[in-house]
Amino acid sequence: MIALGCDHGGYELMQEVIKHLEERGLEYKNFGCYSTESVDYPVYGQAAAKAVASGECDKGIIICGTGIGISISANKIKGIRAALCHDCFSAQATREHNDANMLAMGARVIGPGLALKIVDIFLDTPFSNDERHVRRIGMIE
Ligand SMILES: O=C[C@H](O)[C@H](O)[C@H](O)COP(=O)(O)O
Repeated sequence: MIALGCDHGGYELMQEVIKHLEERGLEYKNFGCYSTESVDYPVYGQAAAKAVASGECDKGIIICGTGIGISISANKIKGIRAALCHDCFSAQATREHNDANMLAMGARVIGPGLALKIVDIFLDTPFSNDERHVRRIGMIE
């Protein structure tokens, strides 16, 4: 189950992400927002983050205008490792090295073609389980 959260800046890209997840047959829980009306990103980023931290959802995808505010907000929740990724290399590396459990993107930064590619890499790349990475994640916790 994938937790979704966005603000008004991320709403339209999130609709593309939702369509893509449905095409892939992946389950999601949408924590809003639900339109392009102006809202506050911490509300939606943290609602999705709490669902991941509690184990209700396995991973999360969060989107705002830049991806920055919503990733900062999510990372305030204990147990969350939200990675802001706007390129494929970072999406792969953050799964392999950081075991990132949330992907943040900025809809005012990248377009849907690249964003959906990043989503796929993030969802499909396993954590490496290398000792050094496990140790460092433990230090974050
Ligand atoms: O980091 C914050 C996000 O990029 C927000 O989506 C952005 O600040 C919203 O800006 P505005 O309220 O001007 O649409």
